Amino acid sequence: MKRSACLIFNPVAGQGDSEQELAQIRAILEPEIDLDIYITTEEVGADKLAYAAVERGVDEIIASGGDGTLSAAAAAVVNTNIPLGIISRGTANAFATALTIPDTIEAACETILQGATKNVDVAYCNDLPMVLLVGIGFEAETVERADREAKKRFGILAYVLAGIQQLRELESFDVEIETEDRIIKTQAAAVTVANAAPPTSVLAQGPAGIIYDDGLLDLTIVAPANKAGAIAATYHLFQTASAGNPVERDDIGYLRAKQFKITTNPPQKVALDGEIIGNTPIEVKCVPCGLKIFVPQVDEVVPVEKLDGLPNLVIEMKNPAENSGNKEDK
Ligand SMILES: Nc1ncnc2c1ncn2[C@@H]1O[C@H](COP(=O)(O)OP(=O)(O)OP(=O)(O)O)[C@@H](O)[C@H]1O
Repeated sequence: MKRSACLIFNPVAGQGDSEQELAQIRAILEPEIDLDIYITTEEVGADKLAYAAVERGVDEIIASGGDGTLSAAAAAVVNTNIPLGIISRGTANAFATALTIPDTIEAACETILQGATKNVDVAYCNDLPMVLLVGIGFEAETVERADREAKKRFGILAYVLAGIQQLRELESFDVEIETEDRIIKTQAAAVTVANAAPPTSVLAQGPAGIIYDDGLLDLTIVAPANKAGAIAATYHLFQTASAGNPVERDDIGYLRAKQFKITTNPPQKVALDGEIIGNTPIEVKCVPCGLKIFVPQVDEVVPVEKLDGLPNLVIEMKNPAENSGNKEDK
C-alpha cells in the first residue's frame, strides 16, 4: 500500500525559490507517498497545521521550513508515535544538524523515503515542547536581534552579527540552578540547557558532545568576567566543540541532569528553539524518547568476528552436552 503523509511547507523560509523547492520535494516523494500539502501563512503557522494533522490521525507528518517550522511540527507530535520527516530549508538548519539529518532537499527526501525511524529525547520548558535548546541571557538576546530581514540578507552571518552586537553590552546576572539533587548558585552571562545542539550553538557546548537519546539534558554556564573574557570563552567553546572535547576554562561550567529549575536575578529573556518565549524563571524536563523521526539508515553494523576462510578451520562448541553434534568442520 502507498504511504501517505501530511506535508507542512513554509513558503517564506530560507533564501531559496520556494515554488521550485516544493516542486522538487513533490517530484521526489510523490511517486511513493501520497502527500496532503498544507502551506503555512502568517496567521496559520506550522504549529496549528501540525496539531490539526495529529487530530486527523495522519500516518506521517513531513515538515519543511526553517527551525521555527520544524520545531513547531515536532512539538505537535511529541508522545504521539507519529513519525516526523524533516526537510530543512532555513537559515541556520540547527534542527537537522543537531539530529544528524541531511540538510539538502534531495538527501532529506531520500531519508524519508528510506523509512528508517528513531525515537529521540525531547523536553518540556515551562510546559512548551523543546527539541533543541533553551538559552538564557546572551543566546536569547542574539536570537532577538537576528530579525527576518537581516537573515534574508546575511544568512547565518545575521546571528554572528547580532552576537557581536550583543557582546558589546554583555551583562552578568545571578543564577540559581536546581536539579533533582542539588541547588547551584553562581553568576553568568549565559545559561543554556540543551537536549540536542548543533556545533554552531556554541554556548551549549560545555560538555564533550550532547547526546540526544540518553534521557538527560546538558546545561552550560558561561560566566566571563568582562568582554575580552567573553570573546575568549566563546572561542574556546567553539574550538573544543569542533575537536569533540569538554571545555577547560574556569569561567565555563557544565552538568547533566534529567531536569532543571532556573531562576535569575534580574529576570532574563528566554529563547526556546530559536524563539523568544518570555523571561526567567524556567523549568526544563527531559521526555526520554518522546519524538519519532525519520533518520538516515545507518550502515550495517561492522561484524565483530570473521573466521570463515581460515585454513583447516575447526570450531568446537565448548559444551558438548548442551550442543550435541555441534562440531563444525570447514
Ligand atoms: N506564508 C507566510 N508568510 C509570512 N510569514 C510566514 C508564512 N509562513 C510562516 N511564516 C512565519 O515564518 C516563521 C518561521 O520561519 P522558519 O523558522 O520556518 O524559517 P526561517 O526564519 O527562514 O529559518 P530559521 O529559523 O532557520 O532562520 C514563523 O514566524 C511564521 O510566522
